[in-house]
Amino acid sequence: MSETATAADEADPHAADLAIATTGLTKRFGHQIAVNAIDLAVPRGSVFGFLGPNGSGKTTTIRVLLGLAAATSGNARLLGNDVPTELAEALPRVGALIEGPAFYPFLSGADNLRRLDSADARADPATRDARVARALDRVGLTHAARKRARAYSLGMKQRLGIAAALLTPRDLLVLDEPTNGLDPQGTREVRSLIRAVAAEGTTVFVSSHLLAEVEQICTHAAVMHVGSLVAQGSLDDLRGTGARVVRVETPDGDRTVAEFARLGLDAAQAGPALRPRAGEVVVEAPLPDDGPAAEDLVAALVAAGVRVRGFDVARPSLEDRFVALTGEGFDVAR
Ligand SMILES: Nc1ncnc2c1ncn2[C@@H]1O[C@H](COP(=O)(O)OP(=O)(O)OP(=O)(O)O)[C@@H](O)[C@H]1O
Repeated sequence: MSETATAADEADPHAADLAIATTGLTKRFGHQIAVNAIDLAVPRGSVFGFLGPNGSGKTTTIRVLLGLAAATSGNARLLGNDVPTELAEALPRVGALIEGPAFYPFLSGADNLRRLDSADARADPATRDARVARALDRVGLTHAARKRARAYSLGMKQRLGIAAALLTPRDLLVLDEPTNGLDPQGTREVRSLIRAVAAEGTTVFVSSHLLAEVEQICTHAAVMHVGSLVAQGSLDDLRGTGARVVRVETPDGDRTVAEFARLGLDAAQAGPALRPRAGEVVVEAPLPDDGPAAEDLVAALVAAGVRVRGFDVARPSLEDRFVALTGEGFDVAR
């Protein structure tokens, strides 16, 4: 790793803490803006979810970061190195899996990795077999090392792709939709592999259109919406910015609203309950962090003669937040 402080590091004291940093990064295809002036800040050591629906610009951003496409304007740094002028310095420390790995179908998994390793001028041929064996072991494919790649399941191919990306130690692993098309078992395998790689200190930048996936494996996230970055930060920060909401299911809607008003809460009926019983409604009110405690609210409602059938205090879920930001639903498949 280069320890030399660059001009940009001096200008921004946090730059050295970032595995990926972009400012105003823009990519146009003709008149279409695929990536619109995004400022990404991916902390070193994070598992960073790059979240957005299909077509929101994730793959294009990744292609620019890896030097596979040229930015129209803006700046990007990968592991502290300018993209594209210093990319050659960063790339040996970056493993990437984008748009599905391509393997020779008639070669075994191990032979595919050997070929890729031999294409790396820095890789010592004398230790090649050991590297390949370790990479296969890491992704749980030792048992299938001699099997032809064409006989691998999609999940095994994806893991072989990650093994290829991890043939040499990496500071950053970039994965574009790594669980796309996988069955639940393959999905679990790839996700636990990502956690294991991150636990060893590698920063992982993973794009996904699945909010649940990002919630399960990521420490940080950025949300893309038609080419723009609409939010980023730690998952706790992204969750925490929404105010708490108290929610009551009751047949006594008007009385609940009145009691909440007496307690200083701005309540409103929010439609019928999910599984309504006769006349039951949901009443919701924003609950400030210094507002009444949940147990006091319940006690006050009961004392006022409200029949409380359901009661809940929660912050809006990440999904609620992201739908509010992007105006779109996310695929919530697990
Ligand atoms: N080579 C290209 N030429 C023209 N338009 C492109 C090209 N590559 C991407 N686009 C357009 O740029 C926009 C962003 O695409 P991109 O593939 O980056 O999105 P994405 O978020 O990765 O979605 P997906 O998950 O579907 O790949 C889309 O509207 C796409 O059609």
